[in-house]
Amino acid sequence: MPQLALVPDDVIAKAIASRALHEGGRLRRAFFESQAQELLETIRLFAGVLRAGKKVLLFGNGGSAADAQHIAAELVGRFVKDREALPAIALTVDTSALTAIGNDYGFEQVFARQVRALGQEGDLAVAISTSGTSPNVIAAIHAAREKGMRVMGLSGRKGGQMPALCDTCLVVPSNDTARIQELHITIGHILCEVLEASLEAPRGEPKVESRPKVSRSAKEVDLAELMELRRLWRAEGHTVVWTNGNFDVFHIGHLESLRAARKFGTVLVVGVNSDEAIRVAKAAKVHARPVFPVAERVEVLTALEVVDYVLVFDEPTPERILSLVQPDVHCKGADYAPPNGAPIPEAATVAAYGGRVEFLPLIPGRSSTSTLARLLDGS
Ligand SMILES: O=C(CO)[C@@H](O)[C@H](O)[C@H](O)[C@H](O)COP(=O)(O)O
Ligand SMILES: [Zn+2]
Repeated sequence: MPQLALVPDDVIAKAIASRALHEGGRLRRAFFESQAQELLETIRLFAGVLRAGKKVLLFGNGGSAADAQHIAAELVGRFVKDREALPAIALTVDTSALTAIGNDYGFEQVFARQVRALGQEGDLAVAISTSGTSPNVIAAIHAAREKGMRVMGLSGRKGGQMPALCDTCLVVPSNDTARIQELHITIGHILCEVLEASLEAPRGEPKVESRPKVSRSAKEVDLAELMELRRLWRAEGHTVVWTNGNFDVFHIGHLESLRAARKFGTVLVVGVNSDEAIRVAKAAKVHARPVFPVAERVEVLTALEVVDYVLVFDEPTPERILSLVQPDVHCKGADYAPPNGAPIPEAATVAAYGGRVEFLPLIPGRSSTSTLARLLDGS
């Protein structure tokens, strides 16, 4: 190949790679933000069927056929952990059945016929189609319904016919088949991981609870959800970092302190004081606080890549939450460091469960109080 051609090829390659990776990241965030509730419902359905001893039949075309096989393999074999083998069959692998059914009944019947042969009441059909309109996938969903099976859909674009036909249907909001597929297999991996975690759990039900979070960010959790996540993080060997504050009138000092906190571990949980807690704590201050209500402060925090989870809390100090959640590292702003190296009030709580306290550097002149003062005196 002539040397000159390398330059434009490289430019094009970089542009394609950059678009694919950035769009993939954006889509993942958009999906998680918009469909966290549906994802939890899907997880519950998937884990519930397998924990009830029923089986899973998976099907789709092209890349989705590969996804069906991939997910089935994780279940029959294992995803990460050693556990019992789970019953899952990809309906895309038997070339004799596929060619015979296709030849004798038409391609539209390749999955439906197998569903009628193998599916039983209470089993789960996992239908995968990026368009949501492939006739053989739709026919198999109808066949699954006739057999009394549950149906879970993985789709894209606007979902096609699938949302109306499935018990739960996750729709990746994109028109790009490749990006949709990339998210589908991520969802498959999430299902397998949660399932393995729930199989280990002593309780009889899958561990992810469903609660309405319609307008909440998927990163915002309540205390029960946070403790559930903590259990998973512990099993996975994560180092959990906690920091808390008002995060009112957000500024670069806040961002830098969150970045510094995140470096102490692999998961950053940010505690945010409720409006009422701030009102009580700041009652003696000159400026009415908080300036921004908690919903807006949470929205700013959850939009930051560096923040993994946000918990709003009412209590004047985070001690009870620290003792329950037991983060490995509790971070405080350096302005809270007592003189002469004396311990901070929460130090004993953190030490009691084996955690440690770290102080976060401050940026001189960057605080909400000084910012408000400058605004008011016009300096
Ligand atoms: O993998 C890809 C494209 O990335 C293709 O093989 C793609 O899966 C095929 O065109 C499928 O036939 C598309 O079907 P569907 O996702 O709309 O049901
Ligand atoms: Zn593909």
